[in-house]
Amino acid sequence: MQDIVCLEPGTDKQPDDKQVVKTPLYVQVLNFLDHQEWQTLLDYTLAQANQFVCSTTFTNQPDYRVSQSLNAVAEVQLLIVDKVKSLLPQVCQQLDIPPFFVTLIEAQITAHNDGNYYKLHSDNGSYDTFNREISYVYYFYREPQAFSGGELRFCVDDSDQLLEQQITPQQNSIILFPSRYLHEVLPVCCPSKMFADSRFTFHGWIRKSVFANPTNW
Ligand SMILES: O=C(O)CCC(=O)C(=O)O
Ligand SMILES: [Fe+2]
Repeated sequence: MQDIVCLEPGTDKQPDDKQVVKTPLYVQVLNFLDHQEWQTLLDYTLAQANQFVCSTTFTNQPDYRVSQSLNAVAEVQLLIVDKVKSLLPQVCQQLDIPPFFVTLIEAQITAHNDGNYYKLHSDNGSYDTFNREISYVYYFYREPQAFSGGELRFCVDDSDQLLEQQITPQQNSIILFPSRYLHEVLPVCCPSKMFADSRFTFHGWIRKSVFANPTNW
């Protein structure tokens, strides 16, 4: 039987009001977008409500992932992806990931509404996803917050112990973590069931080249 260790994050105040939270499992940046960028992303997401489709998984296991996703996010992609790129050196250093050549940064927007969840999975466990190295999840939602639950829960096997940690989705924050780590989204409670009240994420995966190992940041 493995020990379960619940990790307490430490924090680092930055000169601006960004705060970087450090744990062995993930990097979290609070106040990630400025207000105008956050508003642009929220407005875009709400305007695209009719374009969201049922989320899928590569294994197509029924009921494993219940939420709605938008795959065409090009119009707002730069808001997040450029900032994610600039975080990579720090993230790799903190998470002990050797620098790598980035081939692709995937992105999608997902809405978790009432009863939605994503069971325990890693983000690189199939032959189509094996070169995903780092996952990122940016959290945003309409104010006042009209959902509860939906914590991101890690359960990571670290040789002789299980590391467990739960993260509350926090307005305008981003989490980055190794794609191989097992994690899940706990069920969301959203009494109004309105799309606009969903737990929204702009999230994706940073893929590494399997042919070369230089850094291109
Ligand atoms: O929404 C989250 O907190 C995580 C989402 C996730 O794990 C995924 O889409 O692979
Ligand atoms: Fe995931």
